[in-house]
Parts: sequence; structure tokens; C-alpha cells
Amino acid sequence: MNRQTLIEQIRKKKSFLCVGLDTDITKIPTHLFATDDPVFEFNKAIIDATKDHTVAYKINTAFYEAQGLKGWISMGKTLDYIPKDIFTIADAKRGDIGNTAEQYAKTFFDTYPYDSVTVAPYMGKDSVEPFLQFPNKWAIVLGLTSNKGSHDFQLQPSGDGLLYEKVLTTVASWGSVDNTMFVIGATQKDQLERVRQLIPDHFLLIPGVGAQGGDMDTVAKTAMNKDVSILVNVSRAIIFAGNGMEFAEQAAKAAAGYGAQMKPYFK
Ligand SMILES: O=c1ccn([C@@H]2O[C@H](COP(=O)(O)O)[C@@H](O)[C@H]2O)c(=O)[nH]1
Repeated sequence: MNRQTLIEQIRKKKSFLCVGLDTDITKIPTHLFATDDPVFEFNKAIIDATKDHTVAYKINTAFYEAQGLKGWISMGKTLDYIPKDIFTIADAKRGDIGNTAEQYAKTFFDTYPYDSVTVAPYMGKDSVEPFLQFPNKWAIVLGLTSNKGSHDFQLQPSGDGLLYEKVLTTVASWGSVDNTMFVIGATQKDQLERVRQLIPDHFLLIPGVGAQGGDMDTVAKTAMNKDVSILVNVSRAIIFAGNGMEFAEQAAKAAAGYGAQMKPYFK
């Protein structure tokens, strides 16, 4: 999906919500274990229940990879089931030397036709560039993450600024606003303004609202630009809003609640 189409979808739905399909098999309702593929049946119900409120789904591949071959099959079926006008993210956090990165890019853009994949930039330009070679596909590069560990390296001084600032400006120069987004944690509220000074036009994927305590309004007020250009991810607080027979209705309610918080930001 290209940038223009994504912006149009956001404006049409008046939503920048991304629902995270972090489908932890130990947390899905027990009645689904009577089916052949409980993970897929869970995702299918969640997608049906939330698709009117969301413009993106983020599949965290860890939860599928942990199940081996069965997990990859559930992931492929889930990706296939997502409506084609909704942006898809493989949250795989890949990054390796060039020829290996090429294989990762093929995995998540060709074999599994995602719109985007998350990429760890620590290995530098040749590890990110293979993800920038596919038309209308995106590398979503880890910029400033939502976790406590972001203080260990990302928020440490480096040259004139902080390490993460250097990552944002350097990675931004490798691609364009049409093929590069950045992950910026909602929990990093003191840095959001600075992020927008450094990369005013790039799309940001913002996890950390919901279970991690980030605040939707702070994010929207600080990080939105004239083209909106943010996707706010919520995983556990939506997909595990309920865990009984009515889990999908509870997820729909939670997604609608986040959607309602976003509406006032659209004129
Ligand atoms: O900095 C980061 C980068 C990625 N994530 C991922 O986002 C979701 C958040 O899930 P919640 O349940 O809404 O907390 C999850 O897939 C993480 O791996 C992040 O949280 N922070």
C-alpha cells in the first residue's frame, strides 16, 4: 500500500488505530481449542470485530514462530483474511548482513505479502536497504522503543545529541517518506516533540498505548502532522479485552473506544 492510499484510508475511517495480533496461545478462550486452528479462529473473530475501527493490523511474528510450522500456517491464513484495504505489518524486528536481509525482505514482502516489516537498524545501512527495494512496501525501523531498555542505548548521549536522534536522521536519509516509517514508543512522551522536529514528515508506528500505559491524547497532539502520519498500535488491551465466549464483542468495544478517542482529531 502506498503512502497516499494509507492517508486516504485513515481520513476515510477517521482512525489511526493499528490492532496488534499478538495472539498468545495461552490466553485465547478455551472453547476455540475445539477447532483445527484456534489461533486463526481467534484472529478471524478479532478481525471481523475490529475491522471497522482500524486502518492497520500488526502481526507480531514471535507469537506465531513460537508455535513452529503450525504458527506460520496460522499467520499466513490470518494475513490472507485481513481485508485488502487495511495496512499490514509484520512485526518481526529483522536486521542482518545484506544477503540475509534480502531473504528476510523476500519472506515478508513476497512469500507473505505484508505491506511492511519492522526492522532493527543496529547493523547499519546494508542491513536496512534490502527492505527499501520493493515498490509500495515499507521498512518500519526501530527508532525509540517503548520499553525500559530504551535507556540502555537509545537515550544515551552520542556526539551532539542522543543515539536515537542519530538513528532517526541517518536512517531517514537512506530511504524516503514513501518507504520508511519509524517505531516510536507512546511511553516516550518527553521525546515526541523532538522526534517530530527531526522527522516531521515520516509515518510513525506508535506502540505502548493500553497495557504499557501510554496516553492516546498526548500522542495525537504531539505526533500527528498535516497528513496524520501516525499509526497507534494497541494489542493486549483490545484482543484480550475479554476471554470468554464473548471475547470478540469485548474486543470490538475496546477498539471502538480507542476509535472514539481518535475522532476529534479529524475535522
Ligand atoms: O518499542 C516497541 C516496539 C514494539 N512493540 C510491540 O508493540 C506491541 C505492543 O503490545 P501491547 O500489548 O499493546 O503493549 C507488541 O507487539 C510489542 O512487541 C512495543 O511494545 N514497543
